[in-house]
This record gives sequence, structure tokens and C-alpha cells, in this order.
Amino acid sequence: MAYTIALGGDHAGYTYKKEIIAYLETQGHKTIDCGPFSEASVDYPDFSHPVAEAVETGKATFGILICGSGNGVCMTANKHQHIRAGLCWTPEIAMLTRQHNNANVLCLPARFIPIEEAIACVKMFVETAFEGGRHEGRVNKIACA
Ligand SMILES: O=C(CO)[C@H](O)[C@H](O)[C@H](O)COP(=O)(O)O
Repeated sequence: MAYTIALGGDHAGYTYKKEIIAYLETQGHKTIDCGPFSEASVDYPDFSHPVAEAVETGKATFGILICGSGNGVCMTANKHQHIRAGLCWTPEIAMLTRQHNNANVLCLPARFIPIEEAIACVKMFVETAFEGGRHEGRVNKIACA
């Protein structure tokens, strides 16, 4: 199935973002590149909020955020009420955050995994469905009142 996927992050994830966009487009997905557009040092929130907004508004089905450790972009995305962003560094974790958490944003640590592993995480994330069942109630409890 082909999706629209928004991508962002910071300078530490810039080269991985380029390679992941190229991979996604070979798979038939549409991408929205929210930046940054060079390796110049930037602040990750500036290029993470637009990705979360694209997913929240339905402009994109999924978001992918890449920074050095993945933590900064993940913290930023999860500030958005309808975002469930998961930090993943193996394909199995990417599978589980879709199956159990119904994650809609994948966060990757560019400085800690090779690009091949990052792309394997992306592939698993977009190809895995939410399991529902016992997980549905748990996911519905994530949002603060
Ligand atoms: O990895 C991170 C910690 O959350 C950030 O997302 C940034 O990528 C990192 O802090 C950038 O560090 P730099 O020394 O300014 O390159």
C-alpha cells in the first residue's frame, strides 16, 4: 500500500533523511520533506512540529523524524495530542511500536545506527499494521485528560 509520509529532523539526521526519502519513493510512497535542507546546524523542534502537524491534519499518514539520538525529535512530536511517536533502533522495535502502540511517527537515531538499519526500520514501520485488541484500550489511555 502506498502512503504519504512527512519527514523532518535536524542536521544530524539530514543525510539519512535524504536516503530514506529516496528509498520511500522507490517503494511508491509520496513524501513531504519538512526539512532541514542542508547539514547546517538547526534546532530539531523547528523541523519536527511541521511533521507532527502534517500527520495530525491528515496531510500525511505517517511521519519520520531523524536526529542524532532520536530523543529530541521524539519528545517534540509527542507534544502533539494526536501523535504517537516511537523511538526505534531495530526493525523489531519498529514493528512493535506499530503493532502495540499504533505509532504514527517513527523516530530514528542517525548517530547510533547504520543507514541500512534505519531503512530496515522504515520498511518494517510502514508495512506493519496496528494489532488492536488488548492494545486498543491501552493506546486510548495515553492521552492526558
Ligand atoms: O540527538 C539529539 C539529542 O536529542 C538532538 O536531537 C540533536 O540531534 C543533537 O542534540 C544535535 O547535537 P549537535 O552537537 O548540536 O550536533
